[in-house]
Amino acid sequence: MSPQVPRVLAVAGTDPTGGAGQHADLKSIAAMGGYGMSAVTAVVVQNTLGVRSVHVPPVEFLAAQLDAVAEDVEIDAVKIGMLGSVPVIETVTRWLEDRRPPVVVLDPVMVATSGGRLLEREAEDALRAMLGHADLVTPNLPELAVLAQEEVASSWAEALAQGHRVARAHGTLVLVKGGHLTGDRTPDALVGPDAPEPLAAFDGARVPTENSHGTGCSLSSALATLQARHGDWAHSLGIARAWLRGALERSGDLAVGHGSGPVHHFHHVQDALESWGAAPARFSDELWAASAGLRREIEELDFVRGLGDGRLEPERFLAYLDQDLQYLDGYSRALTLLAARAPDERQRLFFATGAVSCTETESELHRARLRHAEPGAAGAGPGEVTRRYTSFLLAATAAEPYPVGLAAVLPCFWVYADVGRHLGELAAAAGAAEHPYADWLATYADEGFQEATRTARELLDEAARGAAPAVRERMREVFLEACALERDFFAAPVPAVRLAGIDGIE
Ligand SMILES: Nc1ncnc2c1ncn2[C@@H]1O[C@H](COP(=O)(O)OP(=O)(O)O)[C@@H](O)[C@H]1O
Ligand SMILES: Cc1ncc(COP(=O)(O)OP(=O)(O)O)c(N)n1
Repeated sequence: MSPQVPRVLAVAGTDPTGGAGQHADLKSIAAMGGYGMSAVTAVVVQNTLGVRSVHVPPVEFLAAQLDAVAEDVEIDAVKIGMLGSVPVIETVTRWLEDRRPPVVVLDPVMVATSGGRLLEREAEDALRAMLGHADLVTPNLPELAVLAQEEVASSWAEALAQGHRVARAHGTLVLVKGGHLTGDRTPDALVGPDAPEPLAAFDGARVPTENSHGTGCSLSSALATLQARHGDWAHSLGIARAWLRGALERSGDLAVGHGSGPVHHFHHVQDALESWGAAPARFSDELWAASAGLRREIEELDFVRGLGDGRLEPERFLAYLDQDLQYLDGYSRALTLLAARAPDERQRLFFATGAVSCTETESELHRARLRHAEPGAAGAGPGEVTRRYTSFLLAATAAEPYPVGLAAVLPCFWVYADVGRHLGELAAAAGAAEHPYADWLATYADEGFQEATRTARELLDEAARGAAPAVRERMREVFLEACALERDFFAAPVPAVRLAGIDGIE
């Protein structure tokens, strides 16, 4: 019978910053509903920036750890990660021969993505010889090439064929992973020894993040846990991928390290914690969570991707700026209306200052790019979405209760700050030095803008605390409508503008 809470042993190296190795394994096992245990193969001095040094304790000590666990606990699955050297590989192999648990997943760790070697080169033969002891091997593409003793696959089709050769040579299942492919997809497939066609294949859009430290460790230990529970590799992989995607998407919630940060293993527990009162629920957090789908749609727009990686055509960028300049004119009026209706001096000053900054600082930035004095000077008046968005803002700030007006203007701060953070990541990945929009993107990362966003959120939470339920409901509707308008604004077709003479356009 499948255990309710699988007991899973991670045999792996350490990462004192907790993102990879057995620390990632233990978190992933727990996140998948298992009970995690660990035996240390190597003590690694590393952080999110790279590996500094490796200490391998005497192998007798490792054997004693493995025996201590096996003599006391029924092990449902083992995940094997960093082994490092031939004596360690031999020790773990002997243990598997004596006490093999029902599920064995081997992640053939060789080199950290940050560059440090985690397997001695002379241990590669021994690692290959061990593959037959595993039910599933989970190499990344460079590791797969070493196992196959071939060049690194440069396409997904080549990777699948290589995975099949390794599976056939060692009589094991291979998980071929697309994380190291270039491109915006991350396919994964299970390939067996019997046929070249994958037994199961998954595909998905690459999550645009630098925080991928420990993804391989996390996926393999999640798979070991799920397989012990379900006994079906394809089903287990489907669950593990969905969870890992969330962990990559929410990695930005963690503020760990200055390099490639860890994934958020317990992103799915955050909501439960809040419902137990572990964190005071903020109304703005509720609104933010409700807008997740719209924000994802924004991140996937061609315009946003092109702006981030710098491939957006200058004509489209300038036409967008021209519309944004006209939008800022309306937005500034909406902030002025809110300032006039604000219940106290602090709020009045905040919105009045925001209105001035919109008209002076931000609009000026746009004008400098457009080299035009007036909104609409590029030849097109406000487009359909610009008109709809500004009318919506003016109606909400002039005619609805003050907290509702606040909810209408907040997405322009918050969604912009968030898209700006996302664009900054895309720009960094694309090489910010030659990025044509780097200076413009930097304005969104500006600490003054982030600070204004935090204040606007606080004011909204304050207003929500004193608001009647019907007003809070209206705040929610209006916030989501404004987020949808943000999306439509980024997605709006380029109006037929007269761009000749604008900076950068012949
Ligand atoms: N940016 C990303 N977006 C979505 N999935 C990713 C991303 N990076 C890695 N993955 C997934 O994480 C898992 C581990 O990937 P990979 O990077 O190939 O392994 P490793 O961490 O061992 O180098 C795979 O399922 C891969 O598809
Ligand atoms: C101790 C230890 N084991 C494995 C790794 C490599 O982790 P992995 O999940 O393959 O991902 P990257 O961090 O290399 O992207 C490690 N760093 N430390």
